[in-house]
Amino acid sequence: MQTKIGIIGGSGLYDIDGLENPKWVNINSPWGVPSDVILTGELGGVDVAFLPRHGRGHVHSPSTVPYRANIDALKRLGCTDVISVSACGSFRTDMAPGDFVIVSDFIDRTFAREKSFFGTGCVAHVSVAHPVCARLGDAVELAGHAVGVNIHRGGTYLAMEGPQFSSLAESKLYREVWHCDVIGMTNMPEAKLAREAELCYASVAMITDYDSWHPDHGSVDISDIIATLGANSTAAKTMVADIAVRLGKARDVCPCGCDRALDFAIMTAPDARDPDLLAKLDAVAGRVL
Ligand SMILES: CSC[C@H]1O[C@H](OP(=O)(O)O)[C@H](O)[C@@H]1O
Ligand SMILES: Nc1ncnc2[nH]cnc12
Repeated sequence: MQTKIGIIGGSGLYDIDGLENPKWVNINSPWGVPSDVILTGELGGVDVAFLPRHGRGHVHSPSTVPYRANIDALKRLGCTDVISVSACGSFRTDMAPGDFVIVSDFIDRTFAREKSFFGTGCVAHVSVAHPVCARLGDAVELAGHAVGVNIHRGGTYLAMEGPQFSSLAESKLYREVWHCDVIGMTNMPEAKLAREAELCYASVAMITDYDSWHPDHGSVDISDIIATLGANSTAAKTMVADIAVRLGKARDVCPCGCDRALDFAIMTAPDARDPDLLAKLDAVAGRVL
């Protein structure tokens, strides 16, 4: 099996550099229209597919990003792995703006999004006890060190609905009571959907601010966020290229089991399954259907 890395670029990351044989491709998904056309090519000889999460020009809000169409489109293109790059706020003094965090867990507080490919006519329950792939995380960590960014391994990401930033009381709740490390608006349900699609998923969160809890930093200011994103986008792009080279062309089965998440997940009896839903699940769950 060959590696193909899906890269989902968040706020401030709408393209990637140094792609060999670049081609923008339109993918038709039964789950809707993806955020944008997808830029395919190779980085260091490894196949990659880049999708700007909000679309070029930042068209989609965190609530309207077509998460299912995006993950389905990457799976349909043959991706085996997904690296998500996101902006986030920090709840920790030792995780400062400009630092990168390899997310290890999530608290999902989003509520206005479609969160599963499955449902009436084909019910499935995958485990997200460990929602990110440790093997991919290892590659991201090494790449971060190679590129020279200040990168932290592990952190709990609070996924909020947005689009407004948190109130002070919310920020303090997430930090002081729930002990979250970073906050953003997009990694859920993206990570859950990647797991359902049996894609290895890692999230690199670029810290842009201290949310609203920090007494010395006031509330979140979008112009500061944009400035920090601008200063870090080159490092993020270089890191992505380094990750591709580290993962390499040849791919084994994932030791974490991400690529077999559906082995025992589907509950609906074969003769009770809805053929229309099964048809839509061809890419995501074709391996087990
Ligand atoms: C630009 S600040 C708020 C915005 O940025 C993050 O997006 P992404 O995760 O795609 O980088 C955050 O989640 C919000 O959507
Ligand atoms: N403080 C914050 N809250 C939610 N999403 C963010 N993205 C960047 N900073 C953020």
